[in-house]
Amino acid sequence: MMTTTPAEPALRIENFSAGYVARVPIVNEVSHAVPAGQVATVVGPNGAGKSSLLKGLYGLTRWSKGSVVVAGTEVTRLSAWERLRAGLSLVPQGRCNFPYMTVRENLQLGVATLPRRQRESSVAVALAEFPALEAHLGRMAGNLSGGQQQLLEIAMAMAARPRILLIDEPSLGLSPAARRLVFDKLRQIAATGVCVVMVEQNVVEGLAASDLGIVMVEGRIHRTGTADAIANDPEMKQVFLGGRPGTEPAHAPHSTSGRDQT
Ligand SMILES: Nc1ncnc2c1ncn2[C@@H]1O[C@H](COP(=O)(O)OP(=O)(O)OP(=O)(O)O)[C@@H](O)[C@H]1O
Repeated sequence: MMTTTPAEPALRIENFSAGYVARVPIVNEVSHAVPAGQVATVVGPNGAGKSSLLKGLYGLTRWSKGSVVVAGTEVTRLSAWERLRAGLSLVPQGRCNFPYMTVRENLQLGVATLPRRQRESSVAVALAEFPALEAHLGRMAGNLSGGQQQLLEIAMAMAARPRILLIDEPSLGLSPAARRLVFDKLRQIAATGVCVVMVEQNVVEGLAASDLGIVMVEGRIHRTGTADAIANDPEMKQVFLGGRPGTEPAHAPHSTSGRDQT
């Protein structure tokens, strides 16, 4: 275990490689740091390994090399459960609530890792931070709109009081208004000192809501910088259009993915 120093970022990834089967890393030698209170967005073409990176940070892939350090504590060899307790929380891609349970029951599941005596108060704190959910406490989660479900999933992850929120494609399938709500919420969460690392296909809006941009291509970090610099880099068009820098574009860009819904 490493010790925390004042300069230690919330998340430090060093030379990290991981995949799904032995000797086939999907994420290759990734190194990066994200400070507390910042939003970093991972962008890149389909299949670049963005989701695999998030899963790898959370311990859901097969580790092959390097380390993941959360506020000075190395978590590389910990299970996902132990990483949750160390301060990492993941909102996976797609709907990941329990649709036939009420909003309250979903939130109660979000605090299941906390000591019993803290659970009810943590649900209350989550509701205070997500007032839009309060009116729907008794509704089945599956009956909420797409935007409300995404907020619920973020609330469930935040109820565990993480230092780092990992979130995969939060805007997927949402209407422009719902996307704005979700991105605003992620910014508010970062303003409380949480480090937010998201993967986004909606490059323009994702980067606009971020401090840092991380471009992944073929499992490796291709470029990092301020979100503004990445958003305005003319080379990025080629990365997204063609999948590999230095090659001709292959398909049309898409700033959003999936159907819009509310
Ligand atoms: N569970 C899995 N088992 C084996 N291979 C996987 C698994 N999940 C993803 N992969 C492979 O890992 C590679 C990277 O996929 P990943 O989903 O991480 O990319 P991505 O950048 O998030 O893409 P997208 O934007 O399309 O979601 C792909 O070749 C994919 O087929």
